[in-house]
Amino acid sequence: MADSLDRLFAAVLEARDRNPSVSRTSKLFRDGVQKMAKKLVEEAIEVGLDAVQMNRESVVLESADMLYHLAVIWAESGVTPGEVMGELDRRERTYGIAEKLPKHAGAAQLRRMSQLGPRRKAVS
Ligand SMILES: N=c1c2ncn([C@@H]3O[C@H](COP(=O)(O)OP(=O)(O)OP(=O)(O)O)[C@@H](O)[C@H]3O)c2ncn1[C@@H]1O[C@H](COP(=O)(O)O)[C@@H](O)[C@H]1O
Repeated sequence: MADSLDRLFAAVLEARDRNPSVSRTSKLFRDGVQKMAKKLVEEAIEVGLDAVQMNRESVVLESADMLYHLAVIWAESGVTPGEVMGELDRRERTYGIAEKLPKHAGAAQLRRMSQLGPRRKAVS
C-alpha cells in the first residue's frame, strides 16, 4: 500500500503544474484547498454510505477516489506519505506497548510507557 500511495502522490505532484484544462488534478490545485477539502469529505461520505448499504464494490472504488483526494490534500499541505506512514508506525509501536499493559494502568503510566505527548490519547 505504501508503494502505491507513494506513486499516486508522485503523480499528483507531477500533475500539479499541468494545464488545468487537461488535468483535473491541476484544476484542483488551482481551485484551492477549500475545494480539495470538499472533495475529500464527499468521497469519505460516499465510502461510509456504501459501507452502510453493504455495497462492497463501491467501497473499493470510492476508497480509491478518497485516497486520491487525500494525496491531493497532502501535497497542498506540504505533507508527504512518508510522514503519514511514520505516524502509523509510531502508533503501531505505541499501541503494541499499550496492549501489553495491565487493563487498570492509569493514563500517566500509559503516557510514560508509550512516550506520547501529554495531549495525545494513548488508548480510546
Ligand atoms: N488517481 C487518480 C484519481 N482517482 C480519482 N480521480 C478522479 O476523481 C474523481 C472522483 O471524484 P468525483 O466523484 O467527485 O468526480 P466527479 O463526479 O467527476 O465530480 P467533479 O469533480 O466533476 O465535480 C474521479 O472521477 C476521477 O476523475 C483521479 N484523478 C487522477 N488520478 C491520478 O492523478 C494523476 C494525475 O491525473 P490528472 O488529474 O488527469 O492529471 C494520474 O496519475 C491519475 O491516475
